[in-house]
Amino acid sequence: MTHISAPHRNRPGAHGRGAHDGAGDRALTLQAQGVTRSFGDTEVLHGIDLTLHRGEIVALVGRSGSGKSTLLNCIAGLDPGHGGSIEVHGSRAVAFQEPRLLPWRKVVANVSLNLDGPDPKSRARTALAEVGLDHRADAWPLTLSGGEAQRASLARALVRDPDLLLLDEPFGALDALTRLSAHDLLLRLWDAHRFTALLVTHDVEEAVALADRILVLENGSIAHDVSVPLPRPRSRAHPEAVALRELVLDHLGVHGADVRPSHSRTDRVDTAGIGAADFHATPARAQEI
Ligand SMILES: Nc1ncnc2c1ncn2[C@@H]1O[C@H](COP(=O)(O)OP(=O)(O)OP(=O)(O)O)[C@@H](O)[C@H]1O
Repeated sequence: MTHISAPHRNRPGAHGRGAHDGAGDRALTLQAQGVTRSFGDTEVLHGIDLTLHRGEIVALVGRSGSGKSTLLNCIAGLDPGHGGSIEVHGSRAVAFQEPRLLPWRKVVANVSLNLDGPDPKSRARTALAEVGLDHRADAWPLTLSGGEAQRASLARALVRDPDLLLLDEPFGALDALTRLSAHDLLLRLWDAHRFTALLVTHDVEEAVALADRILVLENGSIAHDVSVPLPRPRSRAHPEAVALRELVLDHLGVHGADVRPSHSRTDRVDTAGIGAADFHATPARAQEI
């Protein structure tokens, strides 16, 4: 595995929960060790080790069939058939590409479904307000637009105040403009709640725009761990963002890179030392895999 390191920013969490890994004072949200998963005779995950620190946003990319959803389901506790150990410090919630709202319940009832604690409906309304959907609380799910339904799904995850938010291509079905607004929304919510997020995505640009780290899954193993040490808000056109995108695309085996440092290539992108003049940019390359 290639690990590309960068200084970690220490984010105080919104909550006082969590274990510590002894490396500085960074609380852990997830420790997974030697995670395996087989379907029949086929091993899909080959002993994954993964540590997520509190408040990190980590993107998981990989070619179709590399095992991203399988790993996310194992971490979500939705697939008990895995080997190895998965320790989550705190609570977790999941949002999928399909919002999975029950059509026979109003939006607010979907968000408050199976919610423990006092006054679930009013907490659900607060969560809907956070995603800008309070005015649709009493609507039926089938009357929502795709973007609204996805925001309702985010509200349903958020209302549980998760320490770990697991997102399986949550923006994959949205049009480009709605997807950009959804990115902004996710970052606003993260800023307010400081949950840890693991985001499965096919969109490398999305990964660079949102994540602190990008993990590249290759045939059931984490082959690369790329730090994204760019301050937020991020410009997608910034040369450093472009360089990281290209690096990840290369790791994914998407050939024909047309944007790369003019100096010899290494696995490290030293974003502090790279300027626009170091790149020959042609913005013609597909960002999705
Ligand atoms: N329940 C299952 N039974 C049998 N095989 C499965 C099952 N779930 C997943 N697989 C197989 O495991 C492999 C990994 O699937 P997974 O859905 O995790 O990949 P992925 O990286 O998320 O793919 P995609 O990007 O296309 O969504 C695939 O070959 C898939 O066919």
